[in-house]
Amino acid sequence: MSDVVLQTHHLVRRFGGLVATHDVSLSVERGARHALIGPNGAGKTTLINQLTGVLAPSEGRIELAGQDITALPAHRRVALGLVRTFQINQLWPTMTPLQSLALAVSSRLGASRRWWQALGADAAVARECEALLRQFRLEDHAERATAELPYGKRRLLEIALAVALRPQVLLLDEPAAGVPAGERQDILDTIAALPADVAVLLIEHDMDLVFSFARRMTVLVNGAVLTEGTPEQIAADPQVRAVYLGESLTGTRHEAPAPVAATGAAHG
Ligand SMILES: Nc1ncnc2c1ncn2[C@@H]1O[C@H](COP(=O)(O)OP(=O)(O)OP(=O)(O)O)[C@@H](O)[C@H]1O
Repeated sequence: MSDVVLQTHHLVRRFGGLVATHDVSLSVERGARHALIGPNGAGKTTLINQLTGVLAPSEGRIELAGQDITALPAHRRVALGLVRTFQINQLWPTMTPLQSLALAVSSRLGASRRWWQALGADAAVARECEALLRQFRLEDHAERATAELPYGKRRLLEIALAVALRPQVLLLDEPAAGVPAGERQDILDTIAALPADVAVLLIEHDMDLVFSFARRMTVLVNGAVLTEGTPEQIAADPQVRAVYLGESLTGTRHEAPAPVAATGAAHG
């Protein structure tokens, strides 16, 4: 059986005359720690939106564990195990982390209609929630309203909710962005301890985090794959260094060169 769990084939996405994704063929292996990097406007978000089903590709195909998911709606992809971390604005502000996790675990188990009763009644759900709260360092905040949690804890809850869905592939979108220095270590530690069998695709500007986490990296520039390799290969690649304006690959945001213009009839 192939070790590739997520694959794109010649993916193209146009916005009018702009090619935001340009013939991207990407393979993510089972259990991967794979980072997707690139300067601002490189097309990372557009690519992730196509993977999750928020945006339809203009051309190309996406496969999850060998199944063509290109035309599947977002919720079907989640059910098949392709899960993006929740965004803070998707968290229920008045619910506690325990309640949110119970809902996620119960819905995965197909008990969403009785989720609250299930939390008290179903020992397996309760045990799993406790484990997730521990894993994501949320035990001391389990019963507080999410809106009252420190920012870093809300970001941890985003990841915990995604992990509660038992993904095959977890898309981690800038997990440390905006997190104050004092709360950052929690994020780094929990990301480092994610389940080994889950493939993680990390989109991140923070190069210290990228290089401490990734075993494989893909560099996007102007919507296209510039290069792919191990962190050592990427760090030593003169093309990558040129894209990052010759600076050391550590955390600096850079402006992208002008995007590629579409050659064919524009649609988007
Ligand atoms: N809905 C849209 N309509 C038109 N153009 C878009 C749309 N979404 C993205 N773009 C353009 O596509 C290109 C890629 O943008 P995208 O947000 O995917 O890049 P990114 O790598 O995620 O950037 P950043 O790191 O700054 O978030 C940019 O030129 C952007 O302006």
